[in-house]
Amino acid sequence: MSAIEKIMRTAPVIPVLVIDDVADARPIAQALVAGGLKVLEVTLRTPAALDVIRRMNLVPGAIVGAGTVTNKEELEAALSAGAEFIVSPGLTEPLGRAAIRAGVPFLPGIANAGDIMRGMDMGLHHFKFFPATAAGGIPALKALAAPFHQCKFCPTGGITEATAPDWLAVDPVLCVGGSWVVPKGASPAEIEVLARQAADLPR
Ligand SMILES: O=C(O)C(=O)C[C@H](O)[C@H](O)COP(=O)(O)O
Repeated sequence: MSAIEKIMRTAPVIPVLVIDDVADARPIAQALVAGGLKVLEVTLRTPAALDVIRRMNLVPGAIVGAGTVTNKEELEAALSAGAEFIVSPGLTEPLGRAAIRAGVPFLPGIANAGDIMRGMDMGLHHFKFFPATAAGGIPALKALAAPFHQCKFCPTGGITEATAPDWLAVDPVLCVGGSWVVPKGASPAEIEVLARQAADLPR
């Protein structure tokens, strides 16, 4: 099993984190890991993100990656901060080649057949389907996955606790990504409850 597939199979949900204050990093990571979600995607959407990755890496059991990585420079910054995997909303040749060269588990976004074919040309078979709901939802993913039976997916974008089970029931879906597990302003205790519910979703 490839390293990225192992990460995707760790739990049914990868929490997508947008964290403004580095002081929140450790309590949020501890709550998620305690609830059963070890794989954490820290989006590079806030100035604090690289420090958040460093801080979360100190939490035992956490497998911390970077999301919203859109180019080589961000890839290098994320790796220097200790990111163990890289998620991107899309796929470009320069980013794909750099991630493969770095040997880091890589989950690039795809939304159509051309994206998947470009990824397969690079030897990639694991993709984030983004933006999952807006790009056509489950019917679109099923139609896309059919000719690419060797590919596995992590749909992300617009997925909720209520819709996650339907996505997880789709054969090539190994996990889903979502921000619902960490609502803005939620306490660690609330996050732990949401994480446990997400970790218990059937696949
Ligand atoms: O930041 C990125 O790199 C993204 O690709 C976007 C995120 O994956 C989605 O914003 C999460 O989707 P929601 O669960 O609908 O909030």
